[in-house]
Amino acid sequence: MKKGRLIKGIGGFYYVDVEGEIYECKARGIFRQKKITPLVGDYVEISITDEQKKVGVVEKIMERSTELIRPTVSNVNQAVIVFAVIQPEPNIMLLDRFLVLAESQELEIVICFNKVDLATTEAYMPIADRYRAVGYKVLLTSAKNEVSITDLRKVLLDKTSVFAGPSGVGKSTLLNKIHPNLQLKTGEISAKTARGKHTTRHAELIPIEKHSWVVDTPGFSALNIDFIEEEALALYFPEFDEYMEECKFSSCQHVDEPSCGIKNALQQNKIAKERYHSYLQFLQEIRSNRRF
Ligand SMILES: Nc1nc2c(ncn2[C@@H]2O[C@H](COP(=O)(O)OP(=O)(O)OP(=O)(O)O)[C@@H](O)[C@H]2O)c(=O)[nH]1
Ligand SMILES: [Zn+2]
Repeated sequence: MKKGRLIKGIGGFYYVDVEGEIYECKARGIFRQKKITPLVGDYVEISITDEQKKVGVVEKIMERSTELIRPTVSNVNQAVIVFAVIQPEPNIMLLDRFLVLAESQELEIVICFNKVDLATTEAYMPIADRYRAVGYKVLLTSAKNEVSITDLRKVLLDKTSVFAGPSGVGKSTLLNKIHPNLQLKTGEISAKTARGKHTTRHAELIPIEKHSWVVDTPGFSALNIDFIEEEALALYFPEFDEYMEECKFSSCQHVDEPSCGIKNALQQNKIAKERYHSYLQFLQEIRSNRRF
């Protein structure tokens, strides 16, 4: 038996990375009987049927720590959320939406503001600082001029990361810089559309280094947050944490309740008004989708 990581699945075959060697595996019939489907990202045990041909059988699937949907990948533990400082102009509420999604999946989070070659420091520092103040790790990169690519590579070490962010911000370009063998298609919007909207491509894990992988397709393409409970939303704004204890009511949702720690902190500029604004917007969305 060997331990490995399932990095790709095609037509009933599973490709398992065992310390850098890839084995083509079938899954034991028992999985099908039990209606268990091996997922890309699974840590597995395989038995080798032919060492020379690198062929084996998936015998055991280890318990999954997380399971992302769209793309369906297990055991992802980090989200790298990419926005451009300009072109396209960062949509702050959309960034907060990505953050809430990543927080709700209990992922570690890195924010990457890309295309710094196109703007002045004065233009993007305030936003970077705002998210650093929340406590997030923020990288300022230029995929084009190779700025802070080493830092990006460093945060990927010993993690399984999914890149997320809107179209055109440079996710593929960054991944190609990190791992030149990747050759992900960049900026070919017309070609992508030609492939058809409904073509589902299965995600793959790309080994970056030993014990470091990235998912080859961006995560969180569905930006719906209405599965989140109203009461849980504030927990996904990490900077709210210390002030929530000061709310008079334990059920406080920080909207118009009296003696609210969050609103006090907001008045004292300890919480950014843009972040609170996103919170209110998301809360409203969740409430309006609430089913009785
Ligand atoms: N100036 C500049 N252009 C960049 C940078 N990174 C990417 N680009 C360009 O921005 C465009 C979009 O880059 P992509 O890597 O395709 O963006 P993406 O986020 O993968 O986009 P989708 O695949 O649509 O999600 C391309 O024309 C890139 O060459 C950068 O750091 N600076
Ligand atoms: Zn409150």
